Amino acid sequence: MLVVRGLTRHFGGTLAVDGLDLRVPTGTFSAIVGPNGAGKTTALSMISGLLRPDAGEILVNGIDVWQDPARAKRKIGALPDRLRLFDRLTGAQLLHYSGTLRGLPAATVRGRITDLAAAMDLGDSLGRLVADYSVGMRKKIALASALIHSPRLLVLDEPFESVDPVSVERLLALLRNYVEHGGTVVLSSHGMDLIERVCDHVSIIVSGTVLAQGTVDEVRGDGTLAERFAELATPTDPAEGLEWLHSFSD
Ligand SMILES: Nc1ncnc2c1ncn2[C@@H]1O[C@H](COP(=O)(O)OP(=O)(O)OP(=O)(O)O)[C@@H](O)[C@H]1O
Repeated sequence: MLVVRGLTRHFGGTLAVDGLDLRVPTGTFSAIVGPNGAGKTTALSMISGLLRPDAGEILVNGIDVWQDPARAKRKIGALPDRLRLFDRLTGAQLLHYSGTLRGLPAATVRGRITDLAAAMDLGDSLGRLVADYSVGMRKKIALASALIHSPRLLVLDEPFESVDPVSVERLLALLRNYVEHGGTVVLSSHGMDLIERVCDHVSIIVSGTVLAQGTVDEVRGDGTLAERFAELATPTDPAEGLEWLHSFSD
């Protein structure tokens, strides 16, 4: 469903993504993990067609995202990291806008808004302005916007951040069901336990490149995913050089 080859992006002198290669098979649940600043958001933004790469190729279901963006984007539902939503709209208006922008008939959109609001437990808030939503509610309405056109590939940047645990389980059940019916999910998350529980594949990214990739079992080996991550991502003792912190200078 997703093939990424040699993906590269600089910001001035910072090399954020450095020749990244990924393969995500259809009908799988994949995670990208990595330390803060590893390049996950930058990579996912390029994959969703939101940020132009300096070099590299991204194919979604065989369509090049940057050569044929309109066709590729029909297949993609994206939840970007920094949620810039049209927040002077109500939740219902935002979902209506997302659905009609994707070319769905108004009657279809109305039905899907009701279904998605029930799934996300947002039913009572649909008439309120998105600007007044809590952080977790904004995540949920953005995820509903990403789902409304029933895309083949979901690209979700930290979808569970700030979402309450009961809602996380509901969203996971929804996404698992989507994958079981042929959908494909690529997400970034810092929740190692959650990834071990639900994902088929995982890629560990450090400094913009993939250091480990495969099924969750292949990547974690004999330990846990958190241990493997720490092994690849944390080079120094965090307490080193901070002895002054114990001097209590008052
Ligand atoms: N718009 C930008 N302008 C300048 N530098 C940027 C920009 N976006 C990202 N970067 C830099 O690119 C690198 C990768 O950032 P990115 O946001 O992709 O990391 P991340 O893996 O998503 O991190 P986190 O886990 O903290 O969300 C960082 O060094 C970051 O400072």
